[in-house]
Amino acid sequence: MQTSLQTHDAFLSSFDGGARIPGIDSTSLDRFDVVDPATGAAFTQVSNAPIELADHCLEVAGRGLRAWSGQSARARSNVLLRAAELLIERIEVIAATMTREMGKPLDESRAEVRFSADYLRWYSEEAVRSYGGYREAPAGGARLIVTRQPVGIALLITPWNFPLAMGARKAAAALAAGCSVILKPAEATPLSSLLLGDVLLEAGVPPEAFQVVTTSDSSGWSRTLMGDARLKKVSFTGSTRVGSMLIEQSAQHVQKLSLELGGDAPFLVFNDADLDRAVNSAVISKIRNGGQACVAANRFLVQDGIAAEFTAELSKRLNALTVGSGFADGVDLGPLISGQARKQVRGLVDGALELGAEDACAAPQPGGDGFFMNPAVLTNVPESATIASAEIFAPIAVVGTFSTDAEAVAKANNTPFGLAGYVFSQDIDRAFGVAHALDVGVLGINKGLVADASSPFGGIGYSGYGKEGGIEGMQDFQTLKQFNLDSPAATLLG
Ligand SMILES: O=CCCCC(=O)O
Repeated sequence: MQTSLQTHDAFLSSFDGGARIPGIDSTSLDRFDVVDPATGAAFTQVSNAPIELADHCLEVAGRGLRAWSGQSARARSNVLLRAAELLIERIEVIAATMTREMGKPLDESRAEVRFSADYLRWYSEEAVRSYGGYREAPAGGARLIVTRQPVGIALLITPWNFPLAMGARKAAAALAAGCSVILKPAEATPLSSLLLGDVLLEAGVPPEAFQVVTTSDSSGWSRTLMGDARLKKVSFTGSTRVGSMLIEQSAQHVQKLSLELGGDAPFLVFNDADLDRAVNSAVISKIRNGGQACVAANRFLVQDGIAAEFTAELSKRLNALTVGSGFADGVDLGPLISGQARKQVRGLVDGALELGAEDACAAPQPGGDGFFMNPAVLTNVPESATIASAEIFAPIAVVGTFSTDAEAVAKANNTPFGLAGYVFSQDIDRAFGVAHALDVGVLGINKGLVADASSPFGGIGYSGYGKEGGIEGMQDFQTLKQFNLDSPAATLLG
């Protein structure tokens, strides 16, 4: 642990932490603290870009758009592929940075670097397949050509929970489409985005086409940029509350939005499920990223015949996890992102316990300055408890039961959110039938991980709209243009 931390300290001493805005000397800007959630103490500072720079950023991004979209698709593809390679070459430094600013165990950070590189590689492959189409008017008299064009300057607003991957997957799609980008990372985790920016620029993205704005005034920056008609697209991952605000703000200049918002994922386990597989996947889905993921299982719903066994196994597995600094060997679970987050989750758990819920883990909560939290498995949670309808974002499992398939589906769909859902059954007809009936955008069938660079990821309802990943993710950064060519009736074909 000491070695990784010391190496990271040495790296930080030469890292400038400056916003990446061409034409601006970042050393002249004020700075804000970045806090290590494992210690609760600030460990470095980054530029606090003032919103007065918004006009400059848009002017720069306009030039970037012309420079980048003017390159051939093959040239853009090569740059993205090189960026994927560079991410992997720098995996240790980037992973350590992510662990430092966000808290997740080093192995999870490494996995996130690989996951991010997957998106860059995937979109390097898609950049050259931006196909349009050709049609002939059914009534005759017209030949129609449809092409795709970059939507324009795109603002990417990314969350703290996946500090690298959310920026990488948005940026890869936007850049493949030919857009220029202003990336605004979360205040808590700006460093991974700065490293992503360095990788993209070194790979060959023109600096004007990829700016990174680090700021402690997120809402001020998004309001100001969105108040300008030069901005054409916003891609946001974060809360439904902020997503709703962005929808309102986008109305003024009719900006295109992709919103990846909150989740309330049901995790359904049927009597005929493979118990080991269901429990393993439950641990992955709940514990990955410390439970701080929009796709994390938020409500375990287990059929009566298997519920006691599932709960006992899940509690045993969660109690055996090691909680500690993400840099320490053998750690499964790092700290939560902040003291405020931990206080809020503790309030949810205590509220449920006061209303009669039981904690099958019953682990004492850790002390110390870091924002650590032991897992809990809550059963008998009454509907009136706030945790029953909250997005928990912590290693806290809430387990309820159902009797029939219809009841499982009704309970699972009893939420305005619709991002991820999970179904565990060895009966393929049942698993697929139930999965079809769930009102969600992404499904795990007998597995607890759902995102893949090749496929569209995104939700419905309060979980937002727009897709990331797959060809659809790139199309979200494009507009369609139709060319209507006059085609007189007489033809040369006789
Ligand atoms: O918090 C939500 C981001 C999505 C993480 C994933 O791709 O699994």
